[in-house]
Amino acid sequence: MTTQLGLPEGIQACLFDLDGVVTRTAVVHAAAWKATFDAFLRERDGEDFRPFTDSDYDQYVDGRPRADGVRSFLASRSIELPEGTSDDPPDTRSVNGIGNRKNELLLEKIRTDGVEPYEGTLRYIDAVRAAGLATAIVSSSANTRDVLHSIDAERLFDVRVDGVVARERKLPGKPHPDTFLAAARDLGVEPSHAAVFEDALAGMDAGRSGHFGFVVGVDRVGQTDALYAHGADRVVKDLAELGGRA
Ligand SMILES: O=P(O)(O)OC[C@H]1O[C@@H](O)[C@H](O)[C@@H](O)[C@@H]1O
Repeated sequence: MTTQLGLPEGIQACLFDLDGVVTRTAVVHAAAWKATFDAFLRERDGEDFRPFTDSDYDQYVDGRPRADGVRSFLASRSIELPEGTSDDPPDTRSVNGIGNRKNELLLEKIRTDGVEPYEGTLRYIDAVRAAGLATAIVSSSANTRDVLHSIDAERLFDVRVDGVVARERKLPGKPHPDTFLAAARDLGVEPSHAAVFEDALAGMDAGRSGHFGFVVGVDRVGQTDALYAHGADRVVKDLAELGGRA
């Protein structure tokens, strides 16, 4: 049985990823990562370096906390760097240095171009709230508050579990389910009564291993099959496809 929101009966809460689900910022992250890793690899290996690809981004970086993304991509190329510290300057050859460089590029781009929401998602969230369901934003990004603030969308979520909260509460990030589970707990809803909305493969893995009631894969870049393979119950290109007119 499916409700007007396109969800199974009994779902009481909706847990939304941010980048690529609520805002058009997934591509901004991906571009900042590519520029950062390509510069690092070029400096290390010379002009015939093997560039960072879209598939590297999807497999190793998308959806994960910043430092985990750096570690996981470097490991895929058998590169190990010291951790460094969170205040490493952006040109430091360390996990934190690379993460800081990427964050500088990301913020520069966001400052110049601004943040655009997906209107289909905003309308869907309005419908979800009008139907009396609870909402949470669950993102690995430590920039979540600023990004939401820039589109005046903080008020749409009852609970926020982002990169900053995860660090404070020592929650392992996606692909582990802990951040989604914490959001459901904060809302007082069992995971089996919560739906997850994600565009990243790491987010699908989190949805599956957390045994959530429903997992919606949001395909913005043509990876429908991979989203299903990683545990989506349904894949849509835009949340408007689920229905839910407010
Ligand atoms: O670097 P931030 O803003 O803390 O974001 C961490 C991660 O957040 C995720 O939402 C993005 O998919 C990743 O690309 C990003 O690396």
